[in-house]
Amino acid sequence: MSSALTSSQPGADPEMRAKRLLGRLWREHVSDYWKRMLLALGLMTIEGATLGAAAYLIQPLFDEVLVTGDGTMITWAAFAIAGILLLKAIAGFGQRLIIVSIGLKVVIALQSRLLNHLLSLDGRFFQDNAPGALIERVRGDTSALQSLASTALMSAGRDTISLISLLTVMFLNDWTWTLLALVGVPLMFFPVVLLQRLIRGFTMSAREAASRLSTQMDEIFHGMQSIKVNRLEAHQSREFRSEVGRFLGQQMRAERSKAGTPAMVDVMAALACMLVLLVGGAEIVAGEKTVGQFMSFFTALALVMDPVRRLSSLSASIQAALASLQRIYEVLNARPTILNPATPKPLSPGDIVFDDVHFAYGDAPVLNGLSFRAAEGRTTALVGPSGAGKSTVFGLMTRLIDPVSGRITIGDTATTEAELDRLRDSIAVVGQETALFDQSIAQNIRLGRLDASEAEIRAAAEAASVTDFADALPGGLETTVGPRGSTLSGGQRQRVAIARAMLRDAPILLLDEPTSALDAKSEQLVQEALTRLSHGRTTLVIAHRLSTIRDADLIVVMDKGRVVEEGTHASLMAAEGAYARLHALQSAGVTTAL
Ligand SMILES: Nc1ncnc2c1ncn2[C@@H]1O[C@H](COP(=O)(O)OP(=O)(O)OP(=O)(O)O)[C@@H](O)[C@H]1O
Repeated sequence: MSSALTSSQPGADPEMRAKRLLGRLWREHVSDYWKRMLLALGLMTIEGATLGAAAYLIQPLFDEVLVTGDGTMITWAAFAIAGILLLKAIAGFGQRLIIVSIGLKVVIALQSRLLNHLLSLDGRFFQDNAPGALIERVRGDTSALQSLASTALMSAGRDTISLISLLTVMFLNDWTWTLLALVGVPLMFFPVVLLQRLIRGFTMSAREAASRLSTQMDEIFHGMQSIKVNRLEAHQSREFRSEVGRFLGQQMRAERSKAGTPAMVDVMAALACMLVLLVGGAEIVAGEKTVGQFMSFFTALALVMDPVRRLSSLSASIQAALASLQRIYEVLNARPTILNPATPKPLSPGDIVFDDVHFAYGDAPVLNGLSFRAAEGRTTALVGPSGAGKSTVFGLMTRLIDPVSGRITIGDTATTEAELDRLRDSIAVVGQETALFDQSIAQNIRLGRLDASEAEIRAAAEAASVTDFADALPGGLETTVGPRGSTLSGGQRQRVAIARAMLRDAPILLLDEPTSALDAKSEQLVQEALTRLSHGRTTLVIAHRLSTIRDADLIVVMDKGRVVEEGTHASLMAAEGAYARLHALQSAGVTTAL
């Protein structure tokens, strides 16, 4: 996964990029909330200062109330301390609410931005990057950032103020005790720096393991039927456990490194308490200091450890968030390669011509000088063995991929010269995989043209024989089809896809074996719908079963990425070449390659 996503920005190192992104996010999202941030900062100041105030009040409480036995002051002291703690509670509640809500809004904005960016990327990107892994980047990595926002921002503001106020109380009480208490701080420096490096590395590995885990879950859920039919439950469960084990291992390493810093603070606290007790206790016994001074100092010392612990974990959270930021940056930095031309040419109807088209996936050539002409308003069938490059032709037509060399023209305009939106608007695709969403049948048809009226949807549904089955359903066209259309049969899903293409009403139609997975009855219904749909449109159809394209105006026989034969069914049969051989094999019930 991590190797699939590559950044196209040269030079900058990953940490710099992540920090730059953090700055950009701050400017674009957080800066909108600066008034609320200021309010939160004010509340953090109050919350942080209340701890110092409470510790400060301990000294008069002991020396002037408890030790002197002044009963009238007890009530005042109790109310004062309760009042301070109440103020702390209110300020803490307010600032937490503000920070968490800003964090959530920023994360949602970031998720939307990531999704918008992903939608702008090439089809190739999604072949190289598994859906589960991308979901992990959009959801998991942004959530990691939110935890930075809520813990780190709160900690940075409130705990810094607490630290300052409590250290002030300690210094005011006795600076020598304070220096004794802080003697362990420099000792922590190098271990903490080392831990930061480890945390970043381990968190990055844990995020990558989480991506693989999501990919595996995605594949399991999508392949559930096949897993069950092939009784692969135990195997999948074992595979999942071992992937979870790897994730757990990485996450535990990251968590252990994170837990290291607060533990070091506790060791430092133990050292501080021991030294202060040894020195301070002796001074009280000698009568040089009051019990109130000691208690106030000790309270401040005990209270200061919490903010120190949290602040010391802060850099760990930042390191963890930087790992996620780096991964988010990689997505945002991926650039589409299929772009609009600088000066688009208008697209007019006409023949589709492939002229000496070459295409390769990496170093593997797929099309090797493919040339053919599909006449306007006619049906052209592409046949050939598996891997001949038939589906690649469709990818090139819709510019999901671009040729390495050669030209594909519609009328007088090359596909690469036309505006991308215009090109795709002029093409409707019905493939083997019908992309249905968990919405109603009508909503799924509407995806063909979002502004279509109810009547137009109904007309498309009728023309594609969708109403044949939909009218018998309790909700009619408003019936929900389930995830990926799972409550419909294969033939029904195909008909919904055809209705969508009808509504689209595009002049060019690409049909990729739409009847391949259907039984005879469904095939007949779908075939009739397709005939209605392709009427008058420039249609390219991929078919393995030659019976479905017998009436095509032109049959192009492909092999190894080039045309080996073309003509009508009758002329190709008469030529007794590759097509005739394939036909003979299919008539004999053999469906192997040419
Ligand atoms: N995303 C991809 N990455 C790398 N190679 C690919 C990719 N998609 C297809 N190919 C390769 O390109 C070649 C042509 O594939 P294509 O899908 O166009 O063939 P086809 O004629 O449509 O095959 P079929 O009839 O089996 O659907 C095949 O060798 C295939 O392995």
